[in-house]
Formats: sequence, C-alpha cells, structure tokens
Amino acid sequence: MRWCFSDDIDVSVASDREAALTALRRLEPQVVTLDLGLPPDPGGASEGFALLEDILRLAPMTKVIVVTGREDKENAVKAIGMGASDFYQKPLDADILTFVVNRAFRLAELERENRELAGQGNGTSIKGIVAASPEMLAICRTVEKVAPADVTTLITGETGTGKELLARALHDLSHRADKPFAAINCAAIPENLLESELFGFEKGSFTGATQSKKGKIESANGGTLFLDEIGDMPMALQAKLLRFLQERVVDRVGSVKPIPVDVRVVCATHRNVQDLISQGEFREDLYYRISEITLDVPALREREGDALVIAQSLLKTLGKQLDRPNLCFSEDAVQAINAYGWPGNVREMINKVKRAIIMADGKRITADDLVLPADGCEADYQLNLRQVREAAERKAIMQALTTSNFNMAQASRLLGVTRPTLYNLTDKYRIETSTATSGV
Ligand SMILES: Nc1ncnc2c1ncn2[C@@H]1O[C@H](COP(=O)(O)OP(=O)(O)OP(=O)(O)O)[C@@H](O)[C@H]1O
Repeated sequence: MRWCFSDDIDVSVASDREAALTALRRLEPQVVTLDLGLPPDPGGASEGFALLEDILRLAPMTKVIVVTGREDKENAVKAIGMGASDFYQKPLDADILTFVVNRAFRLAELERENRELAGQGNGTSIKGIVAASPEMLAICRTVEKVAPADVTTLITGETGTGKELLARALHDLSHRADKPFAAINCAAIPENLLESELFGFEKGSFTGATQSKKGKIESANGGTLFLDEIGDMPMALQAKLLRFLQERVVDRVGSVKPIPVDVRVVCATHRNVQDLISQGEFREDLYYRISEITLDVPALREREGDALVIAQSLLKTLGKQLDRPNLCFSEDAVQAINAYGWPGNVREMINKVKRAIIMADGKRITADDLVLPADGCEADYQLNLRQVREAAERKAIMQALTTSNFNMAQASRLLGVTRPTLYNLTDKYRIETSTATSGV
C-alpha cells in the first residue's frame, strides 16, 4: 500500500480493528481501504464488517473501500449495502487501486464542498419555520425540492415538531399555491362523521342530510389535501381513501356518481406506521400509496441548536403580541432550554415561552419562569477530542449570543474573548450573528 501510492497521499497502516480505530480517531482519514479478512477472523469477514460499521458510525463521511477476495462478490455487495463507498477485488493491481482510491478522494472532496455550500445558505426561506440545525435545514431543503413535484408525501414525527407547517410549505411552494389547502384531522372527528366530512354527501343520504354537501377532498380540488393523523383513520375509511388515491374520483355518501378530483395529498402522523401495519391497524397498500416521499421530522431535542433559536424567535414575536417586547433570557434559562428534552416539541415551547413572558418579573426570563428543570448533563458519542471541543465551543457561543440578545460586544465579554475573535468563531461555526432567520 505504501509503495502503491504517490508521495502526496499519506498512508497509515493498521493491522487489526483496534489499531484501525485508533488511527481513525487520530488521523481522521478521508479514505480508508479495508480488507474484510481481519484477525481474529482472517479467513472470514465478520471482523471486517464490524470495523466497517464502527468507521461509518464514528466518521460517516469517510469513504471506505472494501478489499475482498477474487471471487467474493457477495461480501462486496453486502459492504456497499452497509455504506462502503466502493470495493476492490484482490489480487492487488497498483494502477487500478490508485484509480479507485483517487476517485474516493475526489468524491470526499466534492461532498465536503457540497456541505460547505449548503451550510452557507443559512437558515431557511420556508415561511414560519425557524431552524439552524443541519437536520432541520436538510428537511427544509427536501421540502423545497419535493414541493413542485406532485408526489403524495407522508410527514412523520412526534407531536408539535412542525409537521403541519411543513405540509403548508409543500402547498405554498407548489404550482397549486393559489388553489385551496384543505386540512382535516382524522383523529379529531368521530368515525361516523369522518366519511361524510371527507367525501361529502348527497341530500337525503341520511337523517339530517337536508341538502348535498361537498367533502374536504372535493373542496381541495386543484389544491392540496392535508390528512393529519392519518394513522388514526378507521380501517373502513382507509379502503375508501385508497380507492380515491388510485382512481382520483370521490363517491359522495349516498351517491353512485363518481366525481373526478385533482388534488395533491399530503399526510402526517405522529404514530409509527410500520407498527400499525404489523398490528393490523393500517393497510400496507395504503401506506405505499401515501408515502411516495416520506419526511421524518426529528424531535426538537435531536436538533442541535434549534431549541435556542426557536425560543429566541418566539420570545420576540410573542413578546410583541403580549405587549412585553425587549425581554431576554437569563443564562440559567438558556442552559435549561438547551438541556430540556422538549417532549411536546415546539408546541410545548410556545406554551412555556408564553407563560414565561407573562410571569417574568423583570426584563429577564429565568428557568423558573419557563418552569424548566435545572440543567441536565449529556453523554455524547463523539469521534475525538477535537469534535468534543468544537461542539462545546459552538454551544457556549450560541448561549452567550442568546443571553446577550445577539449583542456581539456583550457576548464577547461573556466569553472572555475579543470581538474580532468572536466574529472569527461565528464565521468558523457558521453561526448567524443576527437573531433567527425567519419569523414565527
Ligand atoms: N421550526 C419551527 N419554527 C417555528 N415554529 C414552529 C416550528 N415548528 C413548529 N412550529 C410551531 O409549533 C406549533 C406546532 O407545529 P405543527 O402544528 O406544525 O406541529 P405538528 O407536528 O403538526 O403537531 P401535531 O402532530 O400535534 O399535529 C405551531 O404553532 C407551529 O407554528
């Protein structure tokens, strides 16, 4: 290997899993070539696969090229399935190996540039969404891409994570934007009413039906139909919805004349649809129909940095609405916001911030005003000390900025650094130095 590559590639060699992981942590290589036959299982591939998994968990951006035996196509395919970027079959041929490795370096470089470019577009332009975390920004970018295509989309995520907001964004950013957006909550309407709410009814079709009425599906014609809490839809109606999705016609209750309707369908649920399917509560065929694209919205606690920027933005907008502008969070409030798990996500945060704005005695909102428990501690699985240091530095800067209401002079004093140093650091971590990127 050392002999094979030119001088401008630094080669480091490890002969077992432990040595490889030590080198990975220390050197953070862009490219790894991995022979699957490692001790104590040199004849098999178990140790190699275990190491592949370790590498991709610790440093997912690493390009791993798996080196397999001449006839070992099966393991090569398996490795690619697990996330290896390429494979190479023995015996070693210096030219071909150099070619494969150079290609992996180029790919790693392109991906790095791509991440940088994506990171520069700070925040999101989606109305109502405040986001700073890579996870949420990625979701927003997907929404921007998916919106113009007329695909049926399923949005999953815990309650209060912003599923309805994203459904609206799918509508607003589509060519249907000037047509209706009709939403219906399948869990909030009793089963016997849901059918007529969705599909409409003909005059006389049941007692009290004194005249015909369009259902939600028809009233969304030309626009978007948002079916919230689709996981709670009764089985009988699931069959009827499936027919609509397949044939794009609705049968009003009491009518035999199908009415063609052109809508884009977006569904959301906080429930685990796979579980519902295995418990026989959700039709698998309907699931495949509604999930042409699936968006999994992460919980607030899984989005690094989002809790603070959203809290800050809420403080601004709700503070104005409640006639208490110019409030800010105290340091213990900032820490508590970061440390809390937010089981009710953004909706819970809205309630807590609203309460705190009303309850705060002075200009500063404390953790007590927010009714948040004292700071917890977190144990994270990190690649190495540099990553731990950077994560801590980023967090401290965000806290100082939020506490000082994004006043750079004050934040730099809190951090004990000069203002130019703070600007360098906010550039380094791509932290916005004004408050959140879009309003709530
Ligand atoms: N990223 C965000 N930035 C600002 N506000 C947000 C964000 N996400 C959600 N919200 C706000 O939080 C509240 C809850 O959002 P939304 O109703 O979209 O959640 P949901 O996932 O559909 O909840 P549920 O599953 O309970 O229906 C709304 O008032 C919404 O405006």
